[in-house]
Amino acid sequence: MNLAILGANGRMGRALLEAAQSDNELTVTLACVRESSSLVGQSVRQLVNVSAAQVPDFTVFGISDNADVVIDFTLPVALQAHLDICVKMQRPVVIGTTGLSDEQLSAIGAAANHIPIVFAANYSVGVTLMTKLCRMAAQTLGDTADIEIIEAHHRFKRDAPSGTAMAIGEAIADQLDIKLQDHAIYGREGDTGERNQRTIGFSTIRGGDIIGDHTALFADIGERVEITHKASSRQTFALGALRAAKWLLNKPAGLYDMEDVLGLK
Ligand SMILES: NC(=O)C1=CN([C@@H]2O[C@H](COP(=O)(O)OP(=O)(O)OC[C@H]3O[C@@H](n4cnc5c(N)ncnc54)[C@H](OP(=O)(O)O)[C@@H]3O)[C@@H](O)[C@H]2O)C=CC1
Ligand SMILES: O=C(O)C1=N[C@H](C(=O)O)C[C@H](O)C1
Repeated sequence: MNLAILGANGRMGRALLEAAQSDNELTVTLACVRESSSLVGQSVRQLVNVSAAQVPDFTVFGISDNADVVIDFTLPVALQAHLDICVKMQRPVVIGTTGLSDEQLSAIGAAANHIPIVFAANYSVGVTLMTKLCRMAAQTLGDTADIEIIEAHHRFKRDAPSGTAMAIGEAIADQLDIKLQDHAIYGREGDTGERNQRTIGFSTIRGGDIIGDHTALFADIGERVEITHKASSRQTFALGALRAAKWLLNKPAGLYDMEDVLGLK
């Protein structure tokens, strides 16, 4: 299977290039960077330690039609252009970019009428399981416990709260039959008054090289449950995205997530 990796020079792009070379079912045929990048035309080997026999030069997405599936871990600003090319070329796409606006999420939904798309804020198997566990906890404890979601990431991360924290919040809100936007509290300061039990709190930590930690706290009087996931390598996200790419090949147009990929629905 031939893969196009968008944002190939980014942290996730490099993790994907490394992960793909160990998989003999996959060949990266397009390692894409932005049009203005000084890397265009240079060998991927200059930036990433890949030993595979077939290693492409960095290129610009859309120039060559040489991929079965596209993987996009870039920034929200690049999303629409990438979707337009995937729809035009009828290419399935795995999207990992977070920090998307409601309009951008709608654009993914619209593109999924024409091509198959997997979109997940977190491609690790562990976070997919954690999200299901949080639904269970909300069902059992949600009427009386205070719910807080705490996340920590590296100093370079631009969006907050993380896409994963928001997705966990959405899953809990869905389970409680409430709208997250009406119940979310993003940070507290000063005289906040007593906590409203019907809210879901979010706390964000940024520092150093933390790959990605998430905790969902269900705190009641007399006991609390904490569900925590800690990623110790970006390879966990990269391997999940490659698994999603293989799963997506030959699927009909539609919007899928990691629970579909893992057969958990
Ligand atoms: N779903 C998941 O499991 C995971 C999701 N993520 C998300 O993936 C995204 C990328 O993360 P990370 O790799 O750490 O970020 P980086 O900043 O390291 O990489 C971002 C990449 O996007 C490229 N890019 C930015 N703007 C454009 C544009 N307009 N057109 C084309 N390419 C562009 C950058 O190119 P340049 O260098 O030229 O600016 C760079 O290669 C984030 O949204 C992050 O939250 C991260 C990890 C896991
Ligand atoms: O930017 C990151 O690094 C990560 N982003 C994703 C998110 O926003 O949830 C997933 C992971 O936690 C790493």
